[in-house]
Amino acid sequence: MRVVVNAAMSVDGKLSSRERTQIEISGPDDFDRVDQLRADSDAVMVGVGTVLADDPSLTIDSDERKQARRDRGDPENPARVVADSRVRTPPDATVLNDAAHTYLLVSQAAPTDFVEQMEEAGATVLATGEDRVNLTTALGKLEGEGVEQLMVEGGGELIFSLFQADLVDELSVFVGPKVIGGRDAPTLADGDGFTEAFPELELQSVERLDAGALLEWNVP
Ligand SMILES: NC(=O)C1=CN([C@@H]2O[C@H](COP(=O)(O)OP(=O)(O)OC[C@H]3O[C@@H](n4cnc5c(N)ncnc54)[C@H](O)[C@@H]3O)[C@@H](O)[C@H]2O)C=CC1
Ligand SMILES: Nc1nc(O)c(N)c(N[C@@H]2O[C@H](COP(=O)(O)O)[C@@H](O)[C@H]2O)n1
Repeated sequence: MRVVVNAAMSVDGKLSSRERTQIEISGPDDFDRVDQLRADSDAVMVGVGTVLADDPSLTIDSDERKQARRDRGDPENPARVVADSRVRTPPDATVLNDAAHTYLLVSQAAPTDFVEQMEEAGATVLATGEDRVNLTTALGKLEGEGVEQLMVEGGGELIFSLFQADLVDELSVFVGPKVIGGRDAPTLADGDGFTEAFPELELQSVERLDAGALLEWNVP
């Protein structure tokens, strides 16, 4: 499986403000690039923190891209994946609508009634890990479901864990022209952070885009 992380951050590395509401960091050209990346992926993943903060749809905007997927025999939208150890996804979350299939990655500690509620909403629930989703095992299960390219949109907790588990193959970051600041604002990689053995990335490209820059990195 190829794991491609994509995010938009401010000049000072924040994904959002301390209020954790969705902030428009990308411009139209970057949003269009993200739409293409979704269309090129079998599934799009976020952490439940992003579901709770943004209630994203994670679907494709462009009708042409949806048609191109149908033409090649794929569903019009990629599947959606939420890392949600204890099932905090609200039953009325947009990621549970019928625009795409949804996988909920939970841990063994997930309450059974909440799991059943998600299954009733149409989601496929995959349990790994005791208290927290074991991302290596969970992504292996997704691969078994046919996910060859997984796009990850955030947030910072999930992105850190994926780097920690050495699961990231590529990272694209749009750096937008805002300073957000705030010690409690989410950054590209939160979690506990590294103190040694910092992942070293290879810069693949730098491009001016909208009023910012797109940086693409490979993770060897
Ligand atoms: N600018 C951008 O491109 C994006 C910004 N965001 C922003 O990021 C913020 C949300 O990010 P976070 O709070 O960091 O939440 P997150 O979206 O990274 O979700 C973290 C949650 O995922 C669950 N999880 C399950 N297994 C996990 C594991 N093994 N490792 C880590 N998490 C695991 C846990 O419940 C954890 O609390 C929001 O403010 C949102 O607006 C989110 C996506 C993209
Ligand atoms: N690429 C990008 N640029 C920004 O400026 C953003 N604020 C975000 N946010 C993330 O995009 C997702 C929203 O998805 P839908 O449009 O609802 O499908 C969600 O993951 C946001 O956190 N991304």
